[in-house]
Amino acid sequence: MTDPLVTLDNVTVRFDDRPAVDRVNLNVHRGDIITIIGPNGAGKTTLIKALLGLQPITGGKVQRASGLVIGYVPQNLQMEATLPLSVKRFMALSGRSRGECLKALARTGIEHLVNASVHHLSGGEKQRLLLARALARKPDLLVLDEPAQGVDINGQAALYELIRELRDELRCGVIMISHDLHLVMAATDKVICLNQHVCCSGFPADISHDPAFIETFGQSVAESVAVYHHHHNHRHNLHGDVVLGQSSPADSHGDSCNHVHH
Ligand SMILES: Nc1ncnc2c1ncn2[C@@H]1O[C@H](COP(=O)(O)OP(=O)(O)OP(=O)(O)O)[C@@H](O)[C@H]1O
Repeated sequence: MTDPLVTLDNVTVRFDDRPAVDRVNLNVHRGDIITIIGPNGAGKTTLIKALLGLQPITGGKVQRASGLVIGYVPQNLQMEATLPLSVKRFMALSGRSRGECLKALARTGIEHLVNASVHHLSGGEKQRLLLARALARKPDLLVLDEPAQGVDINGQAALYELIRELRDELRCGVIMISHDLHLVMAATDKVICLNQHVCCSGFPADISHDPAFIETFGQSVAESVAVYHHHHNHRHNLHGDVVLGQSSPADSHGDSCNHVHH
């Protein structure tokens, strides 16, 4: 296996002597899609920020591969509401060429909004804009903090599918935070359940049976996500519609079923 893009070794972050992140070990390799789940306040964003170098750590070590290019999609787009800003201008602020910016907007399905004001975008369009800005950097590692926030349920499935496709196209690693447990279980390679420390981690098909997962999320949640494992026999387009196509090897956990997303 190649060297990891990022290694967290026993990473701890304390606020006022209270650990928000407690001795976490983690490797992200090219090709990985790793999702961090956990209750509110579990330290997920703090961990991601520590990985990015935006949050000083109080213990352990973060190692990033030399020359690593990271594309970061933050939780939401925060900007001064009174400042006029078009999508085109927002993308130009990334420092990439106009062609690269337009290509990234096209890849996330919002090139038609190039002249729109960022203040008028819907929740889902904002998430796609943030993803386009991250993509324009041609990252080795994509880091996403709740990428499907404000996106409707069909749009969520499409967004996760898009992330998988981008992983394949860019041959990058992906690490993200998500609260959408059903989608995480269906669309992720590895899940890490965080509650300050790593409660449990592994393949989606296995993790829902882990006593630590059941303790964190409750029996009924564990049962509802456990029945969701399946082989994909189809893909989704950007609008969330089902299109027939080849399944990906990473979808091959758990029981097989032909299903329709609701
Ligand atoms: N800069 C800070 N100073 C003090 N406490 C902080 C700071 N940032 C985060 N915290 C605390 O650390 C804990 C973890 O916060 P964090 O945002 O990482 O959780 P999270 O798992 O991402 O939560 P959510 O799912 O609600 O987004 C919380 O108790 C939060 O109040």
